[in-house]
Amino acid sequence: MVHDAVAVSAPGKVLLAGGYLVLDKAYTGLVFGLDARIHVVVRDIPTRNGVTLNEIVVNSPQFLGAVWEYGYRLTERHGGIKVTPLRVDADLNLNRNAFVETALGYALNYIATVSSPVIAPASVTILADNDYYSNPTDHANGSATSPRFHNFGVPIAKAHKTGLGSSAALVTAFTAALLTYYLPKSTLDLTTDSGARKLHNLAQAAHCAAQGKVGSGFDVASAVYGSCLYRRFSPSILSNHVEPGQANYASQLRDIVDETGETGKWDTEIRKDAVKVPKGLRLVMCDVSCGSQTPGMVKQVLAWRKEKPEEADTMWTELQQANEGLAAELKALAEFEETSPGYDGLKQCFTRIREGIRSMSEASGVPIEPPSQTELIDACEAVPGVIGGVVPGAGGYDAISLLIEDKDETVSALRKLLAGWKFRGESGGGVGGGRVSMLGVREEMVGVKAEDAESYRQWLT
Ligand SMILES: Nc1ncnc2c1ncn2[C@@H]1O[C@H](COP(=O)(O)OP(=O)(O)O)[C@@H](O)[C@H]1O
Ligand SMILES: C[C@@](O)(CCOP(=O)(O)OP(=O)(O)O)CC(=O)O
Repeated sequence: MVHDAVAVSAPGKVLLAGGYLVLDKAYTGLVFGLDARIHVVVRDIPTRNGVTLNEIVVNSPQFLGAVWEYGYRLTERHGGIKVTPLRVDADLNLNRNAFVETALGYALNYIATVSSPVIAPASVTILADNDYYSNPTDHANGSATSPRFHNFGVPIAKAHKTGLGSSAALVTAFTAALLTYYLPKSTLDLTTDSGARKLHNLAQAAHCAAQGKVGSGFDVASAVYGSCLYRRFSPSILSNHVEPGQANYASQLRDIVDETGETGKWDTEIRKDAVKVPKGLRLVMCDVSCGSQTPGMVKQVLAWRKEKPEEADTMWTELQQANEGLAAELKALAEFEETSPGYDGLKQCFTRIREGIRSMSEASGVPIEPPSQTELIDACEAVPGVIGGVVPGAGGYDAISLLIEDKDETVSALRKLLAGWKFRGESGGGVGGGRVSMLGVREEMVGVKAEDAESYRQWLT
């Protein structure tokens, strides 16, 4: 069967408030989608490749050697569809991409159980907006002069990520594109609540499997739904399911995704109406390119919480209130119809969150807002038009997020400050001094969306 080409994109993310807390269902995370998207185009496989039946070829043309070929076949004992990577390099090493491979396996299995097990070959192209990676030759990422999809000229593993959540956006857009390509709208329509929910469940399952752990899932949730107040699903929904290839894998996966099995309904909570950005304000992300984050931060914070439950719970309750306070203040200002009451309330929300984070840093001994980041955020907050800043997500030395007045003079003053900023890494943090750059991204309210496949024509190989 010949299908029409389809294209889907999904946004990146920033967990502005609720890092660590969001791992526990008792708390929530304030997550913003970002307008850096990952785009996935699926089309019939071009016959000139001489590819025979049952192959799906995936490529990511912005990176060197980023082509992955997969064979697939139906297995016995209702084990579902087995996906096998095919391409080997000159040294007979398989070139693997865990996120693509896992998402493909999960999507094909779901598709085969809700529709036909006969799956036509296809060609899949992944295109990432430039801000997902720092471009060493062009510090002004997102500037008007750079091509829409930059050729990074390095293998994907060597690209420097800016921490916008590439794997979650990729898995979500990739899964959505395959579902749209292979399933009729009557079986799954991503524009309906039930279609979006199924995509969410399937993408969460695939992303957790590829990561080898069940995280909070805020990144996949915002890739599907865009900015929202997020309460995680119970980890047990995904922690005990049958492995790919084992008996009844595919039907169990379908039950999990369709919420028809033993695990029943997912208890995720997505509140889109709780998140707004007042007119005249925007989010800004700054990438601190000074080395990697201290590994094991999540483990250490959770170990501290286990050891000192009372201290931790008091701090987390205070932080949760501060985080909810920020969401409520943003929403109130966004809905305020008369003259704006000003931003003092918002500023206080940021101060309260940062105090909470620094208390948690100190008590747990984990550099969530380390002194060098405190210095940087303080300097940014002193720039006229900057409302407040935080270390997003897990914190550490990677990035900061700011809420600012959406004015050219604020952006240029910030750029000026950052251009001259020499980031001071702490000894013991495993990082050296480095640069801070402002990314060209801002908040994005919309999650996954269908795109016009034609608009990517020049980027398809
Ligand atoms: N543009 C892309 N093309 C292909 N695979 C990608 C792309 N972006 C991300 N990935 C996949 O996601 C992985 C990065 O995931 P991860 O290390 O969890 O980073 P992040 O924090 O950005 O999600 C890559 O190794 C690759 O498997
Ligand atoms: C600690 C966390 O709550 C938040 C981590 O957020 P980041 O945005 O720092 O995450 P990565 O994209 O994986 O680097 C863990 C979680 O919620 O899974």
